[in-house]
Parts: sequence; C-alpha cells; structure tokens
Amino acid sequence: MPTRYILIGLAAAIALTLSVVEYQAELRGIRQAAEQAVQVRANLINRYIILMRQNVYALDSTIEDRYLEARRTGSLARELESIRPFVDYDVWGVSGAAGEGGIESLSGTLTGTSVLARRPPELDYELTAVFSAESQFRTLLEHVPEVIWVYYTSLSEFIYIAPDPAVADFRFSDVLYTKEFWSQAEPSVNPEGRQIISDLYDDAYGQGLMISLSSPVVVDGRFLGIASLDLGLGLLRGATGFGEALGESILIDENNRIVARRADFELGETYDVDHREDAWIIDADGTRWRSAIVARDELRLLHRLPRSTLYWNGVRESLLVWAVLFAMLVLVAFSVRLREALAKVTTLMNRDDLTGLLNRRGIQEAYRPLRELALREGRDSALLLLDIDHFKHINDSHGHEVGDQVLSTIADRLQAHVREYDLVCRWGGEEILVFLANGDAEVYRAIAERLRQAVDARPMSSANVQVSVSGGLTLFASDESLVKNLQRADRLLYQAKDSGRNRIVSDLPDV
Ligand SMILES: Nc1nc2c(ncn2[C@@H]2O[C@H](COP(=O)(O)OP(=O)(O)OP(=O)(O)O)[C@@H](O)[C@H]2O)c(=O)[nH]1
Repeated sequence: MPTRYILIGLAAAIALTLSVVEYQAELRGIRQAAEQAVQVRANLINRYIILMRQNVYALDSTIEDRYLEARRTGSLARELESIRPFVDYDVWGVSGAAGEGGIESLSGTLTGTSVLARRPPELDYELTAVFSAESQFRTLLEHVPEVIWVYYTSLSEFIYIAPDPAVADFRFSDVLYTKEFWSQAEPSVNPEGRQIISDLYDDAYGQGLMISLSSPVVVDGRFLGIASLDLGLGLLRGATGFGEALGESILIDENNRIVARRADFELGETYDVDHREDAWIIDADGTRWRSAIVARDELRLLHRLPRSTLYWNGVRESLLVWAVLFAMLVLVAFSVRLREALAKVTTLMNRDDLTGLLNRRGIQEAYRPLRELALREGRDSALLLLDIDHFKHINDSHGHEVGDQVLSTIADRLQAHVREYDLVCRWGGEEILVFLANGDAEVYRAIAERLRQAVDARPMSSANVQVSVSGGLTLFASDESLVKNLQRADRLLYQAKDSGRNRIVSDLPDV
C-alpha cells in the first residue's frame, strides 16, 4: 500500500479516535452538569423546607407556651370578649376582616361551633394562646412571600386562619377533620408528633396549587390542635430550574406524585422511576434519570435527561473540535499529496527525459554524500567520462530517432552494469559521466572496462546499429571541484578517441 494511504489512514484513525474521545467528554460534561444541578436544586429546596418547618415549629411552640402562661396567670386575651355568633352561617367567632364587625388587632378570622359560646377555661387558654401568637401569623404573611395561609385548627371545633377570609367564603366545619393536613398530622396516625408535609392540592379559595406543613400542638401530653402553613409553589418551581443543566428537574412526593416542576402538570400526575441516589438510571426509552432526596424521605428531586437531548447536545458541543480535526485531516492529506508532487518535481528536475539518467543538476546533488563517505572511510572515488563513438554518423545515416534509441539503450546497459551505489549521469549530448565510489583503482578499471564491453557487446535499436564508447577514467581529487576533475577525465577521453576509440584510457595508478 502506498505510504500516502498509510499516512492519511493513520491521520484519519487519530482524528476519529479524538472525535470519539471529545464526544464522550462532552456527554460526560453534560451528565456532570446535570448531577451538580440536581444537588444544588435539592439543597436549595431542602433548606427552604427546613426554614418553613422552623416557622411552623415556632408557631406551634408559641401556642404551647402561651397556653401554659394563660393557664398559670389566668390572664386571657381581650379578643375573647368580641366573640359573637355569625347567625347566617351557624358559627361563632371574630374576624379581623372589615365588614364583619371585626377587630383590627387580628389578621385572621376565628370561626367555630357553638362550643365557643359556652367555653370551659381550657378553651379560653387555647384561644388566648392562639390570639397571643397573632404577631407570628402576621409576620409570616407579610414577610414570607410563599406563605398563602397560616392557621390553627383545634380539636375543640374551631379554626383561626389568616389572612382573614370572609365568613361567607370560609368557616369552620367538621369537614376540616377529614382534610389531609389534619388526617395525616393528628396523634392517632402521627404518635411522635412530627411535622407533616401534605400532598399537593388545589386551594378551595382559588389561590392555586399548594402544600401544607402541619405540626401538632400538644400541651402536657394533651393534643390540642394543629398549626399549619400553606405554601404556594413559586419558589419550589423556581428551584427546580435553578442553574444551568440540560433536561428538567421534577419534585415528587413519596407517592411519586409531582409537587413542582417548571413545565405545567396535572394534579396527581406521577413519575414512576426506580430512584437510586447518586446513580444514573436509564429507562426503556433511553431517558437518563438522576435523583436526590429532599426533606428527609418525604420529597425527592428527579432529574430527567432524554437521550436525544443528551446526544444532540453532545454533537453540538463537539462540532467545533470535529471541524478542527477534519480541517487537520484535510491538511495532512493535502501535505502528503504536496510532498509527493514535490518529490516528483525534484525527480523530474534531476533526471534526463530521454534516458532517465541523472542530469547535470542531479549528479551535482547526488555525488557529494558518496564522496563524503568515501573520504571518511579513506577510500578513493573515480570519474569515468564516456563518449559515444561516431555518434554523428549514426544520426546522419539512421536518423535522429535511431540516434535517440541508441542513446537510451546505452543508458540502460550502463545502468545494468554498474553497482547499486554508482551514479550514471548524462553529462552532455552524447557524453555520459559515471561517478564510482567504494572501490580502488583495480575495481574502477574493471567497472569501466565492463561498461565499455556492455555497450560494444551487441548491436542496438531496430536498425541493428553497432555502437561503441570511449572513456577517460581518473581518480577523483577531493580537493578539486567536479568540473576540474572532469577536465582531467576529458583529456583522457580524447586520448582514447585519438588512439582508435572503443577503449578506456585511465590515469589510475597500477595496484
Ligand atoms: N539523436 C541524438 N543525437 C544527439 C543528441 N545529442 C547530441 N547528439 C548528436 O551527437 C553528435 C555528436 O557528434 P560529434 O561531437 O561530432 O562526434 P561523434 O560523431 O560522436 O564522433 P566522435 O565523438 O569523434 O567519435 C552530434 O551530431 C549531435 O547532434 C541527442 O539527444 N539525440
């Protein structure tokens, strides 16, 4: 196989390998960015939930503390005096809402059954505790943008909820005890009294999708009620898209139901994926999944990276490197072709067209290294100048074309009878110069004679022409130029011509 194909093939193999390596690195980069984003987003959501849990816990503790204080001191909240019946709705209560005959000190609305009308002392302590936590209700509503509702629901059939809904729109009813915030948090299902994050639900009052954080209020081991916060999804939604990463993050609950994501979703929509933390999972569609735990085990952040998104972005990111590699490949192919063309041109410049022998320029370049070598090894080198005998006559009697054939045949015969490293050059019209190295006088004489005989051996060309050559053989004086050496060889050649032709005259010493 030509070197050209080997070189280009090698460059193509290297470019292909680098392309694959680059593509793999891009895919790895995309996956790593997604891994980092999942971690950062999960942390963000986690911190947010912790903060909100602390808020509920603070509310819960305040109500517990204030209850104990009211019981100890016997001092009751002034708001108790304002509790009155809302006759149209069959509840008792008091509201901070204008138009409800409300009192300004309240940010919420209290409603309950008739039990509020004939209150035992414990109920007064509980109501006092709730009213005393008013500043917390207010602070949460005013300073935590995600908080939609803050409320305390009592086992003694009342609810205090802020901000203050109109009694016509919302008031206490037994149905509240069937709601998730109650049914999941109350002691029979939650004996340790831990905080509960509800499932996602749609607010009855039209505030959109939300989740509740609920914490049971227990005083001296007695369960009184539940303090709750309703949180809108704005921040959770924002957190699922925080930072740069391909694919999308989806917050789900322990039943795999979606809690938040950037894109729209239906309430109750699920994502059933076999989660394994810190590992990529590939499903049957080739979609990659990564997950992180949020809020202990109650929520999880799933990251979904579709196969096409991964691969196409891998391709897009690799394109520039691929283009550079392709350009380099083209450059390699081009330079290989250029080197070949240059080598061809050099050969053409150094060779004679007719005979294929070295020309003057060619031998000037080629003989030097041979001479250097001969000098280093302490050997002589020699020049043999050959001239075709009566060549003019051949041209005249057989034509120039035959003359050319003769020249070419002589070149072939000489070339066939020299050693591999001897140089044969067409010096002029019918003059041929042979540079001999790596021998001694006897060897050179023998070669010269062999060459003369090779020409003389048999007729040549279609015209059957018998041709001979005469030659001058001289040792190469390395302190003199090629031309100077040639002048000596030329003189010897003339002597050969003068003394009858078809012979070699040399000035080489006898060995
Ligand atoms: N056909 C052909 N003839 C060439 C070429 N180059 C030189 N010649 C001829 O070679 C002849 C050389 O003739 P001369 O120098 O007079 O000498 P000669 O006839 O060879 O006689 P001697 O050298 O004295 O033996 C001329 O007629 C040139 O035209 C060539 O490339 N092709």
